[in-house]
Amino acid sequence: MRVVIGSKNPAKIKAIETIFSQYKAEFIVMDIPSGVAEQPFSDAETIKGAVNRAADALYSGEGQIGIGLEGGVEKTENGLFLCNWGALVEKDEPPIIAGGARILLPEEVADRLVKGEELGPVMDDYAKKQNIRHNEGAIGVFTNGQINRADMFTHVAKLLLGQYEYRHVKRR
Ligand SMILES: O=P(O)(O)OP(=O)(O)OP(=O)(O)OC[C@H]1O[C@@H](n2cnc3c(O)ncnc32)[C@H](O)[C@@H]1O
Ligand SMILES: [Mg+2]
Repeated sequence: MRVVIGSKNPAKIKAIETIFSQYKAEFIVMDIPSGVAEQPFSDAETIKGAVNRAADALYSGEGQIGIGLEGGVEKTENGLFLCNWGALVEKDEPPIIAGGARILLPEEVADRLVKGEELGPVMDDYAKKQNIRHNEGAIGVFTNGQINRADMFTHVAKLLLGQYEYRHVKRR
């Protein structure tokens, strides 16, 4: 099984490799653009980014499976939630989609995003650290490390693989 991952972010790669290594999988890692804003601002836009990346990864990497993982935020009446979405695309099938855990962002961080900044650099500045998006992620910072970005994407990867299995088992 040739699995093409549409990102070079280590937190994303780790999650996919951990879960998909249950199969004899060959992993190809490619930096694929999401085709949406650098900072997606709704679930719909974030899903679109994940699906775009998965479809482009499948095509560009000539795999059996293309995977896209995308982070964004969703405005609600309770404030701005961190959201993450994953997509798995295979040839001639509709995309499989799964969402990750979500938490509310502190107002101080949310305000900066609303003003047009990106979460990655805002988090580094806020937490006085470097490259949080490649490591624990915002979710790791705000959950005191209980769930880091790779953990969160590992759950998304399981949701994707499980639905893929269900699709193929069901048709036997
Ligand atoms: O290389 P890619 O795959 O693009 O990885 P990325 O870290 O940029 O991640 P996304 O494009 O999926 O995320 C969209 C934006 O939100 C930021 N972001 C998302 N989740 C984050 C997190 O948990 N911690 C820090 N920044 C995050 C990210 O830096 C981007 O500005
Ligand atoms: Mg990005």
